[in-house]
Amino acid sequence: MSKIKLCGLMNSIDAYYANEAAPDYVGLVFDKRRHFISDERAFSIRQALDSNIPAIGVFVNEPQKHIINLVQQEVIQFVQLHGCETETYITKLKEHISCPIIKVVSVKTTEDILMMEHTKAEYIMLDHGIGGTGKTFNWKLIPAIIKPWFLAGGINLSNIEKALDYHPFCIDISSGAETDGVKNREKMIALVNKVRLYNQQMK
Ligand SMILES: O=C(O)c1ccccc1NCC(=O)[C@H](O)[C@H](O)COP(=O)(O)O
Repeated sequence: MSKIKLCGLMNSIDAYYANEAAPDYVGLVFDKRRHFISDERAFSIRQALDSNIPAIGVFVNEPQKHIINLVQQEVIQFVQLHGCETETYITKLKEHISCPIIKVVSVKTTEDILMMEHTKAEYIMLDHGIGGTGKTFNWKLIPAIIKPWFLAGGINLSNIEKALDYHPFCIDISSGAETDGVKNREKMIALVNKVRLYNQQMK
């Protein structure tokens, strides 16, 4: 039974679409790239979001004070580390926050994934490149993984069933839920429905 995260919400309208689609998680990106949002914007998205949908804060080599502050203000309920954060960084962060941490692996080889299995983070995420690229990595590289794992990178309405066949803990989608770089209500709803239907058929 896989879950679904819709990442890169940028405004309250995206939050209302998410409330309708009802994914298991949404993602808010605090790295200054395409989906960057300010803390103030994140706060207003959190307020617009259904309280049952946890928000995952996405960070790239971020000073820990910023992450801790967002967790303490209850803007985010999970932390996703999408940069070169070390185990020392994760250990230190865990001294200050108790919410779950996802460490991302940019997959080029099976060894990349196996090495990350021993992380102190609660989850790992397998992704293509720097994140938010809309491109897939070679899923045939995925080994048997003990830690719960997210599958990300280039998943969309046409390949989501194939992605689900790998039985990740959670599917993560950003670009595939957009049209012309903007979140698309119909795609968001259709993606969540596909995951729910797949899960039903697996029972
Ligand atoms: O989406 C971004 O702008 C982003 C920027 C910097 C680091 C990570 C980023 N996204 C992280 C995600 O969790 C995306 O959902 C994931 O990479 C999949 O993206 P996509 O291939 O576009 O579905």
